[in-house]
Amino acid sequence: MASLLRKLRPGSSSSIHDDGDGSNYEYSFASEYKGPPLSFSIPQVNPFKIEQIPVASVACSSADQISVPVIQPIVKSSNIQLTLNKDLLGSSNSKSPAIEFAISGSAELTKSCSLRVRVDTVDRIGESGSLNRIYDADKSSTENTAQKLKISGSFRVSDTGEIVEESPESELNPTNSDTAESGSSSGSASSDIFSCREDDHRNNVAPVHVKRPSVVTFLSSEESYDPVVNKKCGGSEVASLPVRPHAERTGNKGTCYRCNRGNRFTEKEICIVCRAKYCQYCVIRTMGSMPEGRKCITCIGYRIDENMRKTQGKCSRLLKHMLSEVQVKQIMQAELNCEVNQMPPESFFVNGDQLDRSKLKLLQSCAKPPKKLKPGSYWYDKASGFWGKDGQPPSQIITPRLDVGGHLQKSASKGNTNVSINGREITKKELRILKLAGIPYEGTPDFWVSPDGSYQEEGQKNVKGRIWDKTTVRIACAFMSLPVPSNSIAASGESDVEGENKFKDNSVQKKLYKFLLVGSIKSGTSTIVKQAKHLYNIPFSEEERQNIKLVIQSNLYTYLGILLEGRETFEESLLEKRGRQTADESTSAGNTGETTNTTIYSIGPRLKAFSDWLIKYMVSGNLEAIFPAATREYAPLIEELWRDAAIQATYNRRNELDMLPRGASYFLDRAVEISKVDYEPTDMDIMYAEGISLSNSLTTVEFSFPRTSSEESLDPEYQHDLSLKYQLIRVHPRGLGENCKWLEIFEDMDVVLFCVALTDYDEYTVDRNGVSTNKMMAAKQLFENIITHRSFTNKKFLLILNKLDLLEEKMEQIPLTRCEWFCDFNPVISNNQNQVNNYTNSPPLAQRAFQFIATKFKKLFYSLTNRKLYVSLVTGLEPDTVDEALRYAREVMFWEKWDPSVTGDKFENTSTSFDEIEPTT
Ligand SMILES: Nc1nc2c(ncn2[C@@H]2O[C@H](COP(=O)(O)OP(=O)(O)OP(=O)(O)O)[C@@H](O)[C@H]2O)c(=O)[nH]1
Ligand SMILES: [Mg+2]
Repeated sequence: MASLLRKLRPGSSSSIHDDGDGSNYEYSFASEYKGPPLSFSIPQVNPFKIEQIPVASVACSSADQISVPVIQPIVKSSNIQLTLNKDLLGSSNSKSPAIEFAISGSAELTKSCSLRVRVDTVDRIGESGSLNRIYDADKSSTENTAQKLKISGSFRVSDTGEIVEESPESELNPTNSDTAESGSSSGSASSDIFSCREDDHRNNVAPVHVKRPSVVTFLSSEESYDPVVNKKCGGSEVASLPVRPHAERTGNKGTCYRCNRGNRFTEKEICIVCRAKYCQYCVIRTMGSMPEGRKCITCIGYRIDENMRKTQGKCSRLLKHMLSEVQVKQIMQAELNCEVNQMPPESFFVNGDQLDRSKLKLLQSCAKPPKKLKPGSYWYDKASGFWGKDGQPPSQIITPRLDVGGHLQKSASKGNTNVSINGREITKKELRILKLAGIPYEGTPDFWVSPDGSYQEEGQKNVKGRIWDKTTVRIACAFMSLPVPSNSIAASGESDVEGENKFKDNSVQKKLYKFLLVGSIKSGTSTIVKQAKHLYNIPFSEEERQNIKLVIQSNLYTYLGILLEGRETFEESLLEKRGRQTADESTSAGNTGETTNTTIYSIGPRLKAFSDWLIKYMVSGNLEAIFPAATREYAPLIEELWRDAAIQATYNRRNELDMLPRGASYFLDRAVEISKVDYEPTDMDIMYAEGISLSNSLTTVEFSFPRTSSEESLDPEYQHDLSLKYQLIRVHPRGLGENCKWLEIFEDMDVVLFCVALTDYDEYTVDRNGVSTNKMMAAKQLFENIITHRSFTNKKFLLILNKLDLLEEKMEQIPLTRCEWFCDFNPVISNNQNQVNNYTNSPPLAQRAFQFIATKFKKLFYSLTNRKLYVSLVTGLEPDTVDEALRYAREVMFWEKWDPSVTGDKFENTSTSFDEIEPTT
């Protein structure tokens, strides 16, 4: 073997070390250096021309295990030059016979850099190996290193033992060849450094040798592993990659892993392999140009820590600040796409079958892939798309009918209910959902469920209905962490077309169009729902009316409590003032300084006792506990209190009482009537009433739009189908949970109506920690969270700007600029109006403000979603405006169908228009 290898080398034989047993040979081929001048000397290398490569004559040998490739004259197929230089390239691992090749393209290496090129393990002669580069730079000197390498190549060992360059073109364009093979980019974030592609099976030369261990291996002295080395043709390279242990910090907690500076508040970027965190000064030094994403240079080629998988492709703010947008994008793409960062398909089992690369890819790239996919064993119901971990209930619904995994086992989810869906025995949780959905499961234990949730009994042709149509069922699923089919699956074209048609033919149900109404706190969403009921003649049930009555009476006590507190304050401050005056007067006049203790805000002892009692309950937050008993018992007292001069004097100063809602006077004016036992709320009372949630935080109203007179004159083609049903679903923002996680339940909504109170611009909310936030800014934040939620991608949004009536009043006193977001509101008169500095012909200030706010939201929406936002101006207490907004939501839903031209205009979609308004944005 020694003599064979010796023949590979031209000239001197001094670089071959034979330790006697013939197992330790080191050969290196290095590129000819063409970079900038070096500041240090390197050993001289004699150029080595291909033609000069000696012909290897004999392949050894009798010993089967140590069969070494016989290197025939290299078939020169490009202008590659091989030079031999052991010293420059470093030595190989002493345990394996190794040969190092370098292939020159162009290389610019500076100080302390060395270039190593490794050739893959070749199992059988005749199969392909591949060439990969490892770029090593001395860590301490990377700072000033001009890293520019251009080197690539792909080799195979032919059946005659030759090492043949596989495809010269790939040398010039490795990124493309990589893409061609794996469907992803080469993983290089910059063109400076890249890996060569893995070779494929194009070479069908029959193997003529028996399998041999690592015929050609290239291992460096310090790095004991090369990802490519262990790769088997057709298999996954990633599975065989070792996992790197977590990096250990040498400094204190929170400090940078390299410079040991900083603390836990210092912004850092994290290596997705070893999880070392680097500060802004060290990140580039340790990670270089990040050809595989955010990895330390020494972690390049290693698989990523599975716990970091969720951050794959999502970099920190630090990197965004340091690099340009394009660079960050490139790095993140490399991180997502490069081969070594992919999950190893061998660690995935679906219905008992181990996945290969193509199946995993299919799974990941389908329209609705499994979320947060990690290596493990899963079951997959291809017919419905249900997906879960082995032995567990379904956790999500993915694209159905993918050719992934084997046959679904009955026991896949370890159900024990004797009821099965598509051949899988369902779990108790799922059975509860069937029960809630009213599906008779007794005696008919086998159901056939389609991706859209329609079901039929196995062996029968009729579709019986849809399991998940009711909102209550969907919500129950959400609380039990069970998945719900989304319309998008059905609409993705992958649905059971046959089943769908059957469903349509059966006409079990017409499509119900769904509007989700959500908004910031007190924005007026309940009022809009109540208004919808009123508008479309959906009566309140007796139970609802009783509930509303209690809410109104309870509210009245709250308002009275606020008045009583106000009374106390006014009384105290008046007495204090009086005391001060008397003191001043007595000092100057020398009298006793006695004052009377009664003011216009003083009440008698009986009322005072009642007042104290009420305030005590109110402060403790237990006011509701005393109802309805309090109403019966205290109605006469309320009457007395209300008529009392002190309370009336306080009421006259109601504008000074911050806690008193604006709508309170509507009820306080009728305090006596409302506090009576036989009080019956009128429609208007219901409309004004606060805090009426018809069922916890979720309210639904189903209705149809009656035809308006203006619609009747329309061409029949443009008239709406009167039989179409709509559902308005109002959800309180608190009902959406942390980070709006329950929004998923509303994935099948047709339009989202987001309500904002125009008057929020100068109001504040205070959270549990005492932090106060401007309500408009809070609304903006909620809006951003909702429009960017993954379940609402491509959803149509209608912004409802509510409480115009109050805005008009408020703007006369408080400028819109009070809110930081609107600091640039500067209502100027447009040029085409009279130059007179008044608003005679111009729209009122509130309407300008509306246009301004609408534009702000539209721009925000466009910047986050690249889509347009529709806007409607509403006064919740005026039915017509609510009707107009809901009809507009219907238009929005059918918009593109009727008038595709409107889609081009990104900011000009508002149901309410004012002549000659020029938003000053
Ligand atoms: N003046 C006036 N008041 C309105 C308007 N819309 C709603 N309100 C009042 O604003 C208050 C809050 O309205 P709600 O409909 O309860 O608001 P919400 O969005 O349900 O608020 P939550 O309490 O968070 O559920 C009520 O007193 C309503 O009467 C409006 O357009 N003009
Ligand atoms: Mg409400």
